[in-house]
Amino acid sequence: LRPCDLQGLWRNELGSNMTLLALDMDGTFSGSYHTAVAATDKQILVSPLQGVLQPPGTKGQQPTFGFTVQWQFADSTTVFVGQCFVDRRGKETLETAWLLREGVPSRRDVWKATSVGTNVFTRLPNKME
Ligand SMILES: O=C1C=CC(=NNc2ccccc2C(=O)O)C=C1
Repeated sequence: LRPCDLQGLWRNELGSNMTLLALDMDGTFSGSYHTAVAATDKQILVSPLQGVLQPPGTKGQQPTFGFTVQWQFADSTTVFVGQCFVDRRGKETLETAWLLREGVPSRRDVWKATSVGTNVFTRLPNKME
């Protein structure tokens, strides 16, 4: 199975950048997310994320992962689930689906609290290389 290393700098099709740090022994990881799109009058801050990656499976496929972004500029949270894929040229992509939960003032507004979508992340060459 071609290895897919989550660690490093990734960008999604919105232009948001995400840095994933080294995995801990138990598959947990952390990182930071710099959004390119969140509509907010406040200056965009980098937001922390925490995630978990499954251990290698027995079916010769890439393991699944999930992570949560704690947006620092809004009362909202995004959770991503996904899997990494490596093409025959070795190009890695993170195919993800996400749920964005925005805080609402009352249960009457919960119907509009959750958005869903997909994002594909591709690796940005890191400066060290
Ligand atoms: O309060 C908010 C409002 C919009 C946001 N959009 N960013 C996203 C939401 C889902 C998936 C990716 C992103 C992104 O910024 O890349 C984030 C926080």
